[in-house]
This record gives sequence, structure tokens and C-alpha cells, in this order.
Amino acid sequence: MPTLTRLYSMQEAAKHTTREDCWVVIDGKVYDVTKYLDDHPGGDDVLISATGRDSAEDFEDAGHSKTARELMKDYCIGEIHESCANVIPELEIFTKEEEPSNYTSMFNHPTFWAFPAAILALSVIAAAIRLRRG
Ligand code: HEM
Repeated sequence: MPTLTRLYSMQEAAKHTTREDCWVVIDGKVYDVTKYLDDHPGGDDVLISATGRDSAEDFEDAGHSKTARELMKDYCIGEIHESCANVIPELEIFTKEEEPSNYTSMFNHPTFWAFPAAILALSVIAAAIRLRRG
């Protein structure tokens, strides 16, 4: 049966870096190990210093047993997801800075003056025709 996984950004996971609130990220999975700090055979310091990043490499370097890998499932609270903008390209449009424009205001834009200029030109032509006809 499919299960719902809670998704966190790395920024969110990296906020939990204390003894009272300690999350570690291992291979893209987020673990709340606050309650496990005192029981961790490798010590609490090692877990606290593993916060704020994906510590998969350190976890592997410690050579964790199969039992440890089974145990960690109990502390899994979700997974890391990269910015939604990377997944849904359309969202990226709104995160991009606006292209710098050469026109400092709408008055400097050529099309702003095109319509009044055309009317003025037509009026001048109409007046000239009237004058010629007398
Ligand atoms: C939910 C996460 C974790 C769990 C459940 C866990 C569990 C365990 C367990 C059960 C052991 C005893 C040895 C074994 O059975 O493999 C252990 C040892 C150890 N762990 Fe973890 N661990 C976790 C995360 C981490 C992380 C993120 C690091 C390092 C960044 C780490 C570093 C160590 C070290 C250095 C030892 C000591 C090994 C020794 O003294 O021989 N652990 N861990």
C-alpha cells in the first residue's frame, strides 16, 4: 500500500541542529533523532555535528550495521525535495529576476507615442487639404 511521505526542503531540515531538536539527513531521507541522541552508540555529538547537510558519507564511513539501518527507520520523518521550481519549470518563471528594460518608463516606449503621432499627422494633412481647397 502506498504511504504518504512528508517532504522538506534542505533549508527546513537544516533548522533543527540542537540537542532539543535534532534532525539528520541521510541519503535524502530526514530523521528526527532528538529522542535517540542519548542512546546513539556513536555519541550525541556526532549526530549534532551531522545536521544541516546530507551526512550519508559520514554515516557510511561509520560502517553502520544492518541493525542500525533497521533502527533508523523508526526515526524517519520524511524526505528532502529540491525546490519545486526544478520540478515544475513553469514555476521558475516567477523566481527569475525581470529582464532589465531599456525603457525607464512607459513614456520612453516608442509605441506609447505612435498613436497620438499618427492622429497629429492626419490632422495636419486634413488641415492642409482644407486650406488648399480654400
Ligand atoms: C537515524 C540515524 C542513526 C542511527 C539509527 C544510528 C545507529 C547507530 C548504531 C545502532 C550504532 C552501533 C553500531 C552499529 O550497530 O552499526 C551506531 C554507531 C555509530 N554511529 Fe550511528 N546512527 C545514526 C546516524 C549516524 C550518523 C548521521 C553518524 C555520523 C555522521 C553516525 C555515526 C556513528 C558512529 C561514529 C558510530 C560509532 C561506531 C563505533 O564506535 O564503533 N551515526 N549508530
